[in-house]
Amino acid sequence: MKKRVFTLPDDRPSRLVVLISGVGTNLQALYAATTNAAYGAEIVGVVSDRDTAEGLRWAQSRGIPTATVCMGDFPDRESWDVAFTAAVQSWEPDLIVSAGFLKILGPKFLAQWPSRVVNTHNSLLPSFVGIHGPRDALRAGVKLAGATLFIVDPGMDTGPILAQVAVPVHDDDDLETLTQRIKVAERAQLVASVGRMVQHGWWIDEVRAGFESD
Ligand SMILES: Nc1nc2c(c(=O)[nH]1)N[C@@H](CN(C=O)c1ccc(C(=O)N[C@@H](CCC(=O)O)C(=O)O)cc1)CN2
Ligand SMILES: NCC(=O)N[C@@H]1O[C@H](COP(=O)([O-])[O-])[C@@H](O)[C@H]1O
Repeated sequence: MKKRVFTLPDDRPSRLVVLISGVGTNLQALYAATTNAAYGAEIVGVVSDRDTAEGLRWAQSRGIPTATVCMGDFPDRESWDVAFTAAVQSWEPDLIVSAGFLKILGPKFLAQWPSRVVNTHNSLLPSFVGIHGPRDALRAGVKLAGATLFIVDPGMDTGPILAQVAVPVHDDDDLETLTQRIKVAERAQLVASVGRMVQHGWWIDEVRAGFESD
């Protein structure tokens, strides 16, 4: 695949939709960044796969529109994919940020926004895919853990990597201390990276991705 470059309109704030399943601290960090007009983006919607996601309540308290599309309300994954895509499309996003979203995004969704869906994951990929990144890092005894921002593809945590940040694993870490150290670094990386995507653009080739420079 030839290198492809993506840029967003610079005559208006870019429209971000954020996908969550839980607390939403990444969402909160992104929102804080968007309150500065120079960041160049606004969060136009937050979507979850479960109505128990605490981040939904937080978004509503800030006046951000929210939607929930539960997989269990649909007969199969394919029809959920169609409904989930329609819910996100209703906000006409320029870029979609999956941040602690715990469902595999389907082919319909990814075809609607090719190379415009990013996911933040709490491990240094390709190590420790799935939903237990910090736990699996501790079990493996690694000395460095971290977070990865990547362009979502049909696989699980296999898309081209945009950015990575490493944190040390301390000898006395438990799951909570390591998880929180990763999350602090992860939030900073997410905010900086989405800012670069919005302001300068990004590129993707066969296996790699990166930011356009200013
Ligand atoms: N097509 C893709 N979708 C998503 C990716 C991705 O790389 N490609 N990353 C994620 C998030 N993710 C970890 O980063 C992840 C999400 C979901 C699962 C998973 O096994 N989900 C189960 C349900 C689990 C649950 O509901 O608690 C499922 O989908 O049946 C693993 C990893 C965002 N989506
Ligand atoms: N593989 C999915 C996964 O484990 N994602 C992780 O869930 C956390 C969500 O935190 P938040 O809800 O506070 O933003 C984040 O650390 C994210 O990497």
